[in-house]
Amino acid sequence: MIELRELTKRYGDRIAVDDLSFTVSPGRVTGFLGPNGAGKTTTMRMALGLGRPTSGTALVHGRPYAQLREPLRQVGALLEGSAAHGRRRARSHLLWLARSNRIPRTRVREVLGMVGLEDVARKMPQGFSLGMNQRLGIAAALLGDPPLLLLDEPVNGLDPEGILWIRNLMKDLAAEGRTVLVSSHLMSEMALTADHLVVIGKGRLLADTPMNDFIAQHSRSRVRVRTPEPDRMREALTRAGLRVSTGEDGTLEADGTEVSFVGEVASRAGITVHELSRRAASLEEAFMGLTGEYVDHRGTARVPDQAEAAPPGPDRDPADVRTERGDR
Ligand SMILES: Nc1ncnc2c1ncn2[C@@H]1O[C@H](COP(=O)(O)OP(=O)(O)OP(=O)(O)O)[C@@H](O)[C@H]1O
Repeated sequence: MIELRELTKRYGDRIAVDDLSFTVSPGRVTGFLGPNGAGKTTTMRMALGLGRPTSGTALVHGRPYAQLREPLRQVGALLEGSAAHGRRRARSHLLWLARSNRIPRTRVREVLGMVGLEDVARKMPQGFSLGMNQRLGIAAALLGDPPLLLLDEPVNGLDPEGILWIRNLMKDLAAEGRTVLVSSHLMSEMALTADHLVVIGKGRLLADTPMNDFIAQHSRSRVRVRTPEPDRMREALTRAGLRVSTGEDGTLEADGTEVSFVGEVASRAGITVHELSRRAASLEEAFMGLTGEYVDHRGTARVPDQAEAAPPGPDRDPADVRTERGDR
């Protein structure tokens, strides 16, 4: 278990982590999300005793990381950019780690097999691809068979097979009753892997909730309509107060409503409907809806789903959304 209590980290006058409190529980995969610069890595580093909090505490298994005996047996960690280890061969690197934590040598062969690096065990990580380095980092994290895993962007650099492998690995580890905290920017992947989410923005806690609740709370349901009379349908839906957009295939999408309501509007207007279906909200939409205002660096290219997902706020008129999407 990880417990963060009122954790704060300042760099000069910049607050990287701001009064953050949450608990990561065993038996499930907890996704740790936030826009770039939100403070995820800083938080994970403090949990691992790699950075001193300005105030507050970070406890693993009830105590500060620095007080853990043979920490690799208690916590396995993969931090961004920390997987590669310069001049030692992959196997020697793991043997060295194992020795310092009284882990039997046989475990090194085991974890190299688990991550699929047996063939290159005697090679220098310098020549490894990004994905191989990630696998080596994951091997190191698994070395002590720890009950707690903390993985910062573990799918970074992995190919589709590798992504599937790490997804199943994390799920299996959680199913064994371990605590798994994982950060990722790949929302579709996170949606398939995490049971629970902790979301931060500008160092502050924004959500600490089961995955399904998060998507339901922070996104709006949409209804897709296929009709031979799209202009009349659009007009009827707009008159009913709905925001309507047109998909690339010419279907209409009504925002923030239910199938039954759209069906009634069509029926009252006497419009033929060929398809009426609910479009499930995605984690990505929910994430952008919640964290939009916490983004530090934003590009200027149009992001259609974000425009659709952002709820009309006080400074955001539905008309703006239509204009951005090019529908008038
Ligand atoms: N050593 C440091 N010195 C000064 N500022 C830092 C330092 N480390 C992090 N920061 C700042 O703290 C904030 C949080 O950074 P952090 O790397 O923890 O965010 P993150 O959520 O992991 O971001 P990303 O998703 O981009 O990896 C950022 O504004 C970053 O610039």
